[in-house]
Amino acid sequence: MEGKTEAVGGGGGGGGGGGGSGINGIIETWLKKHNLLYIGATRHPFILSIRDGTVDPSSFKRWLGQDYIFVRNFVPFVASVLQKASKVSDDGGDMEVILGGMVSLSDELAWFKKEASKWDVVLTSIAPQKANQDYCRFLESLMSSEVEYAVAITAFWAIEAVYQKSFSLCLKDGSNVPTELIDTCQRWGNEGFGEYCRTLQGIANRCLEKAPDNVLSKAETTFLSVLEYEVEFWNMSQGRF
Ligand SMILES: Cc1ncc(CO)c(N)n1
Repeated sequence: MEGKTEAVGGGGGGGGGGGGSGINGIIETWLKKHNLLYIGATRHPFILSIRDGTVDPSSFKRWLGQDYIFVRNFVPFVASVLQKASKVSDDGGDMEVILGGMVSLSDELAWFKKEASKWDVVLTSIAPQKANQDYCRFLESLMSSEVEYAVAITAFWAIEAVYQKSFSLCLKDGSNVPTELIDTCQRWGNEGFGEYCRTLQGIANRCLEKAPDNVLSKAETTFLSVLEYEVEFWNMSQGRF
């Protein structure tokens, strides 16, 4: 086991809650090391088109319907992370944070239903597309009891962080988001969600610091997989396969 990993230069954002190691955690070193892929997932052309107001409405509707299906599959994954947290003896309030995340997901599912009716998207008649199926299968593989808590919480953080980073970009000065999409951007781009993601990052960092090397490399691979699945998900939303 190694001690703290020293990042070169300032990391991207603080560790937040969970007693993480601040800006020089393991996750910050990964964000630097894999910056191109991270940028690919968080500044995807689909997101840029929302930010610039050039998004194709049929792409947005496709994203909406597919993401509803994704979130329905995401809930049992988060439940499995909660279960893993409950077995860690020294969890510093992790369960409460994850449970809070599940509460927001319940609200999110209700939001999808409301938003879908606004866009005349019929959620019950949507089949998951391949990129979505692949991503959901990946989530299912992470639900196995064989998967360590450090790996699962890293995936959980990464999945939430990609949306936070992506949609908060749309709320920055100079963006030109269409009025009817501002609510979507605020759902994941708001400061409260940003704080929640920093807390998850702190929890993940704390777990990774204690993890043996083999678990650390599994978590890094899992983080990269999340970024790749997110890119594919945006591609699918744009109708590019
Ligand atoms: C594909 C995808 N990734 C991340 C999130 C964040 O919850 C989401 N709703 N959908």
